[in-house]
Amino acid sequence: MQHLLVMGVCGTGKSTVAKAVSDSLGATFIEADDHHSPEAKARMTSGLPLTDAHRWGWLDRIAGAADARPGRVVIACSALKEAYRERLRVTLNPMGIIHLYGDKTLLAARMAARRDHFMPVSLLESQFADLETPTGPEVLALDVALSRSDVIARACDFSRTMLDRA
Ligand SMILES: Nc1ncnc2c1ncn2[C@@H]1O[C@H](COP(=O)(O)OP(=O)(O)O)[C@@H](O)[C@H]1O
Ligand SMILES: O=C(O)[C@H](O)[C@@H](O)[C@H](O)[C@H](O)COP(=O)(O)O
Repeated sequence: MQHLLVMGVCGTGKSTVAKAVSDSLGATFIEADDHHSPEAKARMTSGLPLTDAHRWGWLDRIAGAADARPGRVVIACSALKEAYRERLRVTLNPMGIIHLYGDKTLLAARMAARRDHFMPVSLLESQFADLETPTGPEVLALDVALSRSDVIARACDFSRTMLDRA
């Protein structure tokens, strides 16, 4: 397996964890936020959630970017619905999944403390509404109430196991 997705609603630590895992494993890090159109970012900044129609092209750009890189790739992407993960799997198959989850109040506090980010805390509600929890042997669910170092250590252990698989 060469591809790992770190997913979850906003503020769960996807970027933080995916970057740390990719550094630790010598993998390429892909940040889904870098693949949004300026219009999509402006929409979110104004407090409006994305719809499926906004997300298909975005997911295809992310999958294309990951597929273009040789070797191991770790992707930080919300990928909230099963259909979005299926869309990534059209290109990236097999794909391990780390699902970061947490309490809404905790995540709101972490988002509020984040500086210079386009995603407003108000979009947390629609993120939770869209979330479809992933299941299956390729999924690790991690509660982000754990310390940053614990979350990263568990994510790294799982990633090593998954990426060592054929
Ligand atoms: N386990 C953790 N404990 C405490 N703070 C964390 C943890 N993981 C991430 N953070 C912080 O929470 C905020 C949100 O993390 P971020 O990686 O931007 O999330 P996402 O990419 O899912 O929106 C950041 O300020 C980050 O430094
Ligand atoms: O860092 C964050 O706050 C999130 O990653 C955030 O940027 C968002 O989740 C998506 O990029 C938007 O797309 P979705 O509405 O599909 O989550």
